[in-house]
Amino acid sequence: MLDKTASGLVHGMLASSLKITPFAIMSRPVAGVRGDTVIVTLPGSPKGAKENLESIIKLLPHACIQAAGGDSRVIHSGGMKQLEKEAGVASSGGVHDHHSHLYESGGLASDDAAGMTSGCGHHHHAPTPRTQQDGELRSNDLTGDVTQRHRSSPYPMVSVKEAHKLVAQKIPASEVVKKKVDAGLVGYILAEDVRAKESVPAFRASIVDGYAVVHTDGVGIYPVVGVSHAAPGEMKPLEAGQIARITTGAPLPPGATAVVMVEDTRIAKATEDGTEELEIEILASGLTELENVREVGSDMKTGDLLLRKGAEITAVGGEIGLLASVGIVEIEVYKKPVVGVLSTGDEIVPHDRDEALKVGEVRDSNRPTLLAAINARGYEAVDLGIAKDQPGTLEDVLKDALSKVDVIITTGGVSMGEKDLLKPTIERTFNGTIHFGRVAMKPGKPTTFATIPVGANASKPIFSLPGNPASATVTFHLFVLPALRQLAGYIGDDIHLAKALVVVEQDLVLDPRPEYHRAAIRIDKSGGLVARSTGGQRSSRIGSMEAANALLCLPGLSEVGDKRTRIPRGDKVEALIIGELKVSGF
Ligand SMILES: Nc1nc2c(c(=O)[nH]1)N[C@H]1C(S)=C(S)[C@@H](COP(=O)(O)OP(=O)(O)OC[C@H]3O[C@@H](n4cnc5c(N)ncnc54)[C@H](O)[C@@H]3O)O[C@H]1N2
Ligand code: MOO
Ligand SMILES: [Mg+2]
Repeated sequence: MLDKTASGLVHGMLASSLKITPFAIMSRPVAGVRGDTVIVTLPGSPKGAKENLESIIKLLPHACIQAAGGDSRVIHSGGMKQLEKEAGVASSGGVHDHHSHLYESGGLASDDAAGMTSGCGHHHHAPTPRTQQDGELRSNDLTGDVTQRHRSSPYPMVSVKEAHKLVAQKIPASEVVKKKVDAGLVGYILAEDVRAKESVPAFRASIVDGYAVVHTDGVGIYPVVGVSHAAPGEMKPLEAGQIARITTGAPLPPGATAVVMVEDTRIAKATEDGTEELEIEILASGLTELENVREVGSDMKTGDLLLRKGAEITAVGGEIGLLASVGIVEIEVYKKPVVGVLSTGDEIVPHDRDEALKVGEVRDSNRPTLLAAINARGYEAVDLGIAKDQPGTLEDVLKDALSKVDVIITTGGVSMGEKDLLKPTIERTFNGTIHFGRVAMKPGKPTTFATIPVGANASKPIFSLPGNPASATVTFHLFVLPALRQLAGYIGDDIHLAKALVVVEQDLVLDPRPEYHRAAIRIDKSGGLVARSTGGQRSSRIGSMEAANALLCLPGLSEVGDKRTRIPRGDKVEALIIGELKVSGF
């Protein structure tokens, strides 16, 4: 733990103990500095503890100031002499100067040593508490031997809500890119306001098939002087007392002010061969100006706001259609993250390996599952393969991944086993910051989220999900997907899974931890939502995800008190929707 050892303090303690008992030779005190905190270990016996502490207590203020970055000249100046005298050590002499105010104003009374040992808290260099943000490492040492590993997790258990908050806070800002307007635009979020470049329609167009007229002409027989088909071309002007045949969407001849539907007309005179109309009787009376006409720009005018920054280009297609209709060929959107997926574990073999499994081998189900889920949500997924449980291997694979992808997902190796190397690798090899390493949920307790620095002021997120297949899949949907959506420019609640109240069809037994119970929900005859559990919910059982389109949010036993141990059938619970909704009895 120590940044620097303080062997002088150790010698001091040993020397004083040796004066009392020769057995002190066997004691092994440790002293040193971590950050700006002086740490001293004392023997377990109360007598020994007291003797050791007495031997160094007067020097601790000195040690604390030095640890906190104090000026050594100050330390050895006037105020120190008194301490030296009390401690029974010779003054180091020589350097005395005017900096002694640090001492005088610092409140470093010699009887305040107890305060000193807890962090040198009250002088100019007030130490800040060492938090994870300061880069404190909590993981096991990568080279450490198994006997030295943590026996309780050093990662505080955070709630799902806190975990979501941390992810939202620590995800890097979204990048803006230019994209072509085409089918590949689905799922992007606009990074700019978009205005119409052209008017729609760009010309006066007919809404029906019929005859272009001057609306004041009224009922009667009129000569057909022209034809306007929905095709580009020059048009002869129309005068009062004339009509022109026109099709839906075709431009009105100049001078025409309305269109009469073909159903409201009768043929009055045809050519002799009977192939062409000469005169038509208009039966419709009381025509209004621009009846059955789409005026220029009546759907959309040049300069109108088409789509706002933040708008989603949906799979329904409306936004792409809108952009295409006014001739916008390229827009600024937020870059979608590229996501790498890595399985870890010496036991994991490719799922499609032909050979029968040897004892201990496990087929990799997490990688194909997550690659599929990422692709289906519209993000590019990069297969990072399987890494062995060796620090070097993991380091190489992750280094390569950091150069290729925006987000890394790993599965396995995040719990308490001696081969669970993800956390120490992130912290120690990559100088990453683990924002959370345990979440109060089932499945997915060891879910880990970290950021790894990549160059100045930039970092990349890494989600190290539990190896258990149901845990990995649930935590992907619950935490990784919102992070991907945030990176892709979604904001606020839009990053999260949609939520609905559903009626449970069977009794559900509560777990001590809040549970994300996999279920198939559907819309029943009455239009309400009903949920059926997918069965056994053990974290290893990927079958619990089969046909699941929702995660039922069940409270942990600790939250509901000991009265309720189950949710009875017929009760409503919240469900997070992860798949398509089905109907029954449509
Ligand atoms: N002493 C404790 N042990 C465990 C705790 C705990 O708190 N204290 N937590 C348990 C929980 S909860 C979970 S979840 C698991 C998570 O384990 P890891 O993330 O460390 O994952 P592994 O140990 O590597 O593997 C667990 C399990 O999953 C299988 N696995 C791993 N990767 C894959 C894959 N790609 N495809 C299919 N199956 C995979 C692996 O073979 C193991 O059976 O830890 C508990 N332990
Ligand atoms: O949290 Mo673990 O995912 O129960 O098995
Ligand atoms: Mg493990």
